Amino acid sequence: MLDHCSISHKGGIVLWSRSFTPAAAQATASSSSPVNSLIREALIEGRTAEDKYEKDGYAVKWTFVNDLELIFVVAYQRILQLTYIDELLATLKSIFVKLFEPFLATFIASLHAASKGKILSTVGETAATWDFSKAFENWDAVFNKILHGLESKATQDRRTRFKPTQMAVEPSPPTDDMSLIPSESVEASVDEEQIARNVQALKNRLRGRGARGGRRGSGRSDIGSGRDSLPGSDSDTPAKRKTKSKTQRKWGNEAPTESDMASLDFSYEKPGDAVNAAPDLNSLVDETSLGIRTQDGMYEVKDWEFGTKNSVADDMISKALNSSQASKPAPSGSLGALGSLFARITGSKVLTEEDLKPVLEGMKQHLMKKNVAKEISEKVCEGVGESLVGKKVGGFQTTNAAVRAALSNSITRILTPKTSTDLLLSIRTKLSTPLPSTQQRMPYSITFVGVNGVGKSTNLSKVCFWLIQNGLRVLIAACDTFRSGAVEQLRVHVRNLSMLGVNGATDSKGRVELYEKGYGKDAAGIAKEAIAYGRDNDFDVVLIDTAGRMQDNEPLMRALAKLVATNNPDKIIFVGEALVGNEAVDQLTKFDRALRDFSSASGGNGKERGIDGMLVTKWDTVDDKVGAALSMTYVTGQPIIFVGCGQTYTDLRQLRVSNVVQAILAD
Ligand SMILES: Nc1nc2c(ncn2[C@@H]2O[C@H](COP(=O)(O)OP(=O)(O)OP(=O)(O)O)[C@@H](O)[C@H]2O)c(=O)[nH]1
Repeated sequence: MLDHCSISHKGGIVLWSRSFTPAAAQATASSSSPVNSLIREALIEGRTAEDKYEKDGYAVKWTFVNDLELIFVVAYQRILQLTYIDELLATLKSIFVKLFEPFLATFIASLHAASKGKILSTVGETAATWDFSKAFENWDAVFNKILHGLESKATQDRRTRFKPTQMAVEPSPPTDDMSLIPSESVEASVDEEQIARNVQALKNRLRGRGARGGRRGSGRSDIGSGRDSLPGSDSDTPAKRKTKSKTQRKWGNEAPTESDMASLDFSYEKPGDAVNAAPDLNSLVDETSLGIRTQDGMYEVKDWEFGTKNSVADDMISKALNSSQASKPAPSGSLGALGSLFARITGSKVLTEEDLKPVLEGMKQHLMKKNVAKEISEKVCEGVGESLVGKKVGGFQTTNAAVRAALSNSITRILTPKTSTDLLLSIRTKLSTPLPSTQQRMPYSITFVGVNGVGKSTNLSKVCFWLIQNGLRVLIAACDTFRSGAVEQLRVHVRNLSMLGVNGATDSKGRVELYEKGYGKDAAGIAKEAIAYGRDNDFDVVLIDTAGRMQDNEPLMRALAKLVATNNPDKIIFVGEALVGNEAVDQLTKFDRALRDFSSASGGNGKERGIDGMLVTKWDTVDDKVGAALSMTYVTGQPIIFVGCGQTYTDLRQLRVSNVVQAILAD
């Protein structure tokens, strides 16, 4: 039995939904529901290459209608082997689109018109003015009929499977049985002739689909014809209707004016058309963090900017940053060599998989050249392809812009943080939360993990500098009890940091301290003692340095998970190099998996803990080959909190998504 079904706009607006069990209704309402997780993890992050998603005992499947920007989703218990799900999605898609196409087209056009001004709230307000329950009031009955038809067909199939002699002579009824469409319940508003045409077309399509295989395509092109097929609201008999000209239902309060129509016409490309431009998501990044010091005297981490020079006068860094490639922005409206690949598709047509194949292959190679892991390049390109198949394009310019915009959108979605990257806010919130008088305030703790030599200690020190500049007292816990010199390295950093002063003043004494217990001891125990010391001595933050380890070294991964389970740090930051290519996927997947598996088994509160965010180091050495950022965020779904771009304490930056997208797209 199905648990949930919904039809949404890709932007997240739910047009229609139905939950079949109280548990599913409750789960769907919560942000952790499988459907919500699907939309967040699969769609917003651009993981559209897969068509199934499993979470918390649920399986979720979906299908798109690209040109109407719709997504049909069904959720059911994973344990149930529901054989009719693909057919259900295909049938729902075909019939829903056919019945409501004019309404949907007007609705999508109004969203586009609202989003042209790039005012996101306007889009929300626009959506709120539409009464979906009224518009789709007949859909419930149609849906029931379709679902019940397929469920009974599946039951019958199951029965016939156990009757081998009958199977040969009694083929199960086709899913496009006429009875899928209700007669009486929608009679009042659905044109029977049109339904008959739809059903016939659907029959043809489903037969054809069986022969062709595959599930891609708009699912609309071969069904019936004409936009005037929207069911009218009168209940006339077919005979009466012949004498009466059919009037189109109007979905707005007023007739659209000429200028309304012009603004809704997306059939050709206009200068500055937002549809063709990469979305301006700059507003999602903290605009105030561009300078070193804010008005209230606080120190802020600057954003990394593509093609700009760092503060480090390092030969290698200067060379990298001054190279013509790094300072050359991507030519607007084109992608250079990548653009020439797009030029292979020309003419006005509906894009097919075959059209896109060579372009996507070129795109994959381009991403790999930018250091995106092979596996991720493939998945991103598959997702881009999925989003374009079935879209209409009107000529070279439009196709080029459509492919570029789709790739840009996909990368932007993946990179855009889904959780807050405002570490200071998170720390201050914890520190200012009132506690019962019997409870002592715990410091905010951050654990830095990663493979050997990636820059954990160096960048932990940069974070420490930033925290003390923001007026916080920081204790560094030397929990790398393995590599010789690791404790001494931190000792030097702490000495330097305590001499640097706070906001230009020299009263920094006591703002930073090292908690060390030498080598060979249990790192989890030292971290525990350090946090207790921090609590007793009024430290605001404890930064826990850990020994580098290879992701395949199970004993060391277990030891790290034990440290995490014992101390339950507020943040676990994975430190990884920007230089890493395909290795990024392996490192992150295994660190995250090992932490989750072993930490829940290692005691503590028994809760699974994975990586909360990333710090990407040696950013200054990769020029514009910043693809590791994309691989890392794709694998974990977690944000890049900082990038390290040099070897001094101020060489810490925040990631500005638009800059990274620009660098990845640049030729
Ligand atoms: N260019 C550049 N070098 C960096 C950056 N971050 C760290 N490094 C250098 O990378 C090297 C290794 O840094 P560490 O901090 O010792 O690395 P680690 O991960 O703590 O090493 P282990 O404890 O052995 O795992 C040092 O030479 C750092 O100066 C960065 O952002 N840019």
